[in-house]
Amino acid sequence: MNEKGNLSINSENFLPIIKKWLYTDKDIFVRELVSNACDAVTKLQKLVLMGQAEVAENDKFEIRVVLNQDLQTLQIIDNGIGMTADEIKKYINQIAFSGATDFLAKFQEKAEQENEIIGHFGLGFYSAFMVADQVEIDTLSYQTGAEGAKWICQGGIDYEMDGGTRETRGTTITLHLGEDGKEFLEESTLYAALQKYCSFMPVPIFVEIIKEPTEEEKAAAKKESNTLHVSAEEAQTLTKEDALEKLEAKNAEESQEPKPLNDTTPLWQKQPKDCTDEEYKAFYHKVFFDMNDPLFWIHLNMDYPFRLKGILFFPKLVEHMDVVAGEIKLYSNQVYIADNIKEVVPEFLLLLKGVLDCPDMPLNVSRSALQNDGYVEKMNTYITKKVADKLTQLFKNERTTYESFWDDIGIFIKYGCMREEKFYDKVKDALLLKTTDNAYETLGEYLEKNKEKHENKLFFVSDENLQAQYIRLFKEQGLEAVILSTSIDKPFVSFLEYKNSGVKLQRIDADITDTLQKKEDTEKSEAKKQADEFTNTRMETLFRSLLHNDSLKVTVEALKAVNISAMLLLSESSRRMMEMMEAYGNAKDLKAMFSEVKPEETLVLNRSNGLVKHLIDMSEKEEKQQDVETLCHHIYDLALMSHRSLTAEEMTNFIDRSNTLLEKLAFFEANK
Ligand SMILES: Nc1ncnc2c1ncn2[C@@H]1O[C@H](COP(=O)(O)OP(=O)(O)OP(=O)(O)O)[C@@H](O)[C@H]1O
Repeated sequence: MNEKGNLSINSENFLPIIKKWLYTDKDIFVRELVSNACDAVTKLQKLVLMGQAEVAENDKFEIRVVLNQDLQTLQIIDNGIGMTADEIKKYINQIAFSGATDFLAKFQEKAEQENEIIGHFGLGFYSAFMVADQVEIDTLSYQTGAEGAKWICQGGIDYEMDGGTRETRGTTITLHLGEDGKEFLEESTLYAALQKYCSFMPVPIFVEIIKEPTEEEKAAAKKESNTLHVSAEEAQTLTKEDALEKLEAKNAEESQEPKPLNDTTPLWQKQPKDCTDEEYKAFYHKVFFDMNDPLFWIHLNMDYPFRLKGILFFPKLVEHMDVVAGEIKLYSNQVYIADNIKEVVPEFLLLLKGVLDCPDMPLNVSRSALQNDGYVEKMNTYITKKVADKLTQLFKNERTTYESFWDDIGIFIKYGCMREEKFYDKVKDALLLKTTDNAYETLGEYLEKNKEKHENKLFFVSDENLQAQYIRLFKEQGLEAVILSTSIDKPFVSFLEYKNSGVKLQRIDADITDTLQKKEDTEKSEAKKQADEFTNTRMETLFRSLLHNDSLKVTVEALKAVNISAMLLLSESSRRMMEMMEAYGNAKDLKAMFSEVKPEETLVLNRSNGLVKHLIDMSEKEEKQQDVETLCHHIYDLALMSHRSLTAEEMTNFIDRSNTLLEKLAFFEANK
């Protein structure tokens, strides 16, 4: 050994902090060491391009990751630039410590802040000590006449340096996995980490697992190499010669050159014009494990004023799923950094799936600082514009296709509009509303089409099943409403109103418009008016006392639809108030403040309906009181069902009553 040293400058706090720092993401050492190996190769490739280094013509650049389960070592071997002994001293011994000091200062400052973006303090190499008790560097620089160098360090404290053993250019990092790194002796754990961080690194990575096979494994392997698997059908016609030929072909295929673990030229690095739809789809399936095809995608490709490449996919929604879980993977020069970093990617984009490669991203700063970073801001603006451009372009040029996507992309666009003013401004004219006639219209188109019937008013349905009766009524009268039934639509309704002053949005059951009433009703005589007034009051008194609900309003109207007995109307303002209270369900003060607020309900009895006509007549007869009561409860429940599901008690009563009424009917029919 020609040199010994001690790395203890900060060792009392240096290593424990690295361990704590990396604790949640222990596998990050894989990223750090393999990306160092990649850097070593790309640096050499650059030197070769500049004519400052030479490599043999058939030299293949590669990285090997060798796990020796018997020796409990993990090696990362590259044939890149290598290091001289002086470079080890400079980059590993010294730089690390200036990096470490810097890191310690920053770490202590933010000791309480979890989830800092880690790495990039010039400390990546030392993450090896997260999992290894001893780390060795065995390296030979590319420079002609260079001498090999070896560095061995125990526990991140004492190091020794000596001549290296490598005969070819490059670096071998050997980790002697300790107690903390035992899990990486498992092939599957190692593969998972490699796949997570290295799937798109720019240098081919080959993995080798070394383990002395047991006698049984040896026997099984031998047997397998002599075995040909064929179908029963095939076996009947297979000759001995054919079988031998097939076996040879099978063994030759198995001993073929191994395939790298990674894709060194991921799709996002290519020019959009050179990528086919099939390639985009295949990339999407592979990276996001989604069997469905994406609806469409946006290939981002920017070199100036900043570099940003990536692909954003609009996924198909999983049926009946209201909440969309997106996945945006962030890379820096093809090295995976993290998923869904909301400080970096505009938040609403997190509903999409995609990859973003930002080589200039300042990842050495904390997440909170990233939010105010000019680079991030510019990047956000660029991405937002690209997404909005794609949407408006689809809307203008391929309206039918765009409409067919709407059910899937609508949630994303609405959310984006509410989160990002700039996005709303760009896409507002391409915002679609699905109507009860299954058409897709913009707000402008809807208002224009319906301006004769109800000017500046938009009717919407929040639950197609519950409000089926109102929808039918609307349709019968040639009216249309739009469907705003997902959870995002509640705030979206208010948002639309806020953005389009003068336009009122009203739930379909909030009011019955003039168009739903019979014409003659609006032109009735004075005497008739008085009689109606009287019936109204009588009915209101009756229902209020039976239902024990003093605030219930009851009116008797002649609706055009004869088959509807009654409808419950819930005023738009009081319903919104109730929804707001629900949304703030946990805020006790608010609840107390509004506890007195009762929903303003109006029961509209349809005078054109036979049942209601009979009820009104019967209510004047003393002896029919019992039946009148039953009918009132029943009519009210029928109307209530279009608003909400009945409670268990209400449902039991409803069923009992239905049975009684049907029994009466059967009795009546039987004795006719
Ligand atoms: N496999 C390698 N081949 C050649 N040089 C290497 C290799 N691994 C590390 N080095 C040298 O050691 C230096 C320190 O590596 P380290 O991973 O600690 O920091 P870094 O790569 O500079 O920054 P980061 O923290 O972002 O990884 C590197 O900059 C490089 O010069």
